[in-house]
Amino acid sequence: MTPKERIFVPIDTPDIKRAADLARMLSGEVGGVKIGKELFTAQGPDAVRNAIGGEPLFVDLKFHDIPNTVAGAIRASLHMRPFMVNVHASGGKAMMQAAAEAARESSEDLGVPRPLVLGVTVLTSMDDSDLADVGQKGPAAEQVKRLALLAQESGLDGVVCSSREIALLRKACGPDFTLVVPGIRPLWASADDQKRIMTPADAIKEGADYLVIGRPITAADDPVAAARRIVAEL
Ligand SMILES: O=C(O)c1cc(=O)[nH]c(=O)n1[C@@H]1O[C@H](COP(=O)(O)O)[C@@H](O)[C@H]1O
Repeated sequence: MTPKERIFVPIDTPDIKRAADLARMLSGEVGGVKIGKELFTAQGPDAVRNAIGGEPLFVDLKFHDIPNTVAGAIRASLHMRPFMVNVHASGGKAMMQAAAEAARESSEDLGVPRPLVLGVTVLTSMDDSDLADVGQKGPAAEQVKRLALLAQESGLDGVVCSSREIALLRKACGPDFTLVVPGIRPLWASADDQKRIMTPADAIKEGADYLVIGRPITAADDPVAAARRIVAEL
């Protein structure tokens, strides 16, 4: 993979024109784009796919529900032709198995490539004290490892984790388990609301497969220049 191909940029806006502009601007500069709850809820699947065009798409809707509902949602998401989709790993084994199976079966039925199905472990905006508040056993790295192993056992292709756990998960889950890492900040960018962060180059050195890099690119005066600067750093 080239450095460029490793970067997915989240298009976190409710505005379809802004989304289309960003996707067009960044086309060929990065590996793909990620659409999440904000744009999806505001505009729906057809508008999203039309705006994003042919870019590799990470459909980040972090499903978390009973297995039957999650399987249905995964099936429905395939109409957007995603390269990656995700569910919350804390939804448990039966839910993740249902998600993996739905992706496999439905992509065959539709004759489209099967997306990678990822489990979200512990959000990068949470630290040990946030975990304690919701009654989850920390430290965060241990909880991430527990959920990643469960995701792997359930047939998922990989997980979304923070940069702090990349080395730990590479060791625990092996070289073929896909690690997608948000909370990435070049030294010249602000941390914003992210707590467990690392630079792009360090995250790749640790063993990340894909980096999700948002505001350092999308909030820059010149998003293309910011993306190129990161690619050069990689
Ligand atoms: O699943 C994700 O993509 C995700 C998981 C996570 O633990 N933390 C996290 O920040 N994200 C997403 O990654 C993106 C990070 O954006 P920036 O903080 O602007 O780089 C946002 O779209 C988040 O929704």
